Amino acid sequence: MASNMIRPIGPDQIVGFSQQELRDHLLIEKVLVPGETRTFATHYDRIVAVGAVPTDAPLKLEAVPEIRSEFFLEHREIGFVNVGAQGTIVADGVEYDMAPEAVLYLGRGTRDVTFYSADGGTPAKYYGFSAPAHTAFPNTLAGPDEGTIRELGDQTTANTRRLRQVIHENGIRSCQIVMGVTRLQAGSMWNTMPAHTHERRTEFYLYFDVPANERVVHLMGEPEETRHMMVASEQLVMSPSWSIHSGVGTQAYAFVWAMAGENQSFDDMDHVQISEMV
Ligand SMILES: O=C(O)C(=O)C[C@H](O)C(=O)CO
Ligand SMILES: [Zn+2]
Repeated sequence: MASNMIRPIGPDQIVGFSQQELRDHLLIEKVLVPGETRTFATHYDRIVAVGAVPTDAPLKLEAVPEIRSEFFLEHREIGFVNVGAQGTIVADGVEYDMAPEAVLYLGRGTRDVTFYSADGGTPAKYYGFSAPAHTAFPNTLAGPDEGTIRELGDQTTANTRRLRQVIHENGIRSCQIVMGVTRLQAGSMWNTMPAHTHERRTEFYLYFDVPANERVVHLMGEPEETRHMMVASEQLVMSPSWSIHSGVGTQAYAFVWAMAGENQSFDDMDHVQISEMV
């Protein structure tokens, strides 16, 4: 039976890939579509990405055949970030105020999840990152200013940015999800440079607040065999564990980063010297 699972690829497979082939395998262009809930099940650490943009009617989080579950969170957990305008998420009858850049963690066993926008004309845009969970942690909301903040970078390297860790070992507790938001300061363009890999975890980047005619040149691949993709706002990059994941924008932007895999140690990274990259 044909599966809609997004299957993982290895570094040897992308050699000779055209730009379109790279995008077909490692970029999801339309995650957030007005009036729709979209679900993307992958074999990258069994991560499932979700996009929900409620307009004139609420939307629901539904199980998909690929996860063979009675309800979406029967066997898994999820983190949502609102990258749009004000909204509300109702989970098992509890209302969560989803201001822009609020983060909501929903644990294993949460049965009924409904998405709302305060104004259907300027909707909330919920990006969800889900991974298998073998125990239940409490549903927890973090407001847009909550989390562990790291001020990174420098003007001289054009990468001043605020990294906000929200779902992580010292924040909202989860089984394996690590999730947060990084926002570039005005005039800065580079994220995650010097680059790194982490074979222990898969990472997805959802870029957002990229002006319509601007792009992020997202660097991926093995450090000695780099490739790039031109990424627009609200597009999702799937970064396999063997790949660097860095980007330089044509204007400042933000992105949701999220990881799942062997551990939840944010700083468990294999750093790459810029001079080593090819
Ligand atoms: O700008 C950055 O640097 C990041 O946001 C890095 C990501 O959080 C990451 O790649 C963590 O592994
Ligand atoms: Zn990383």
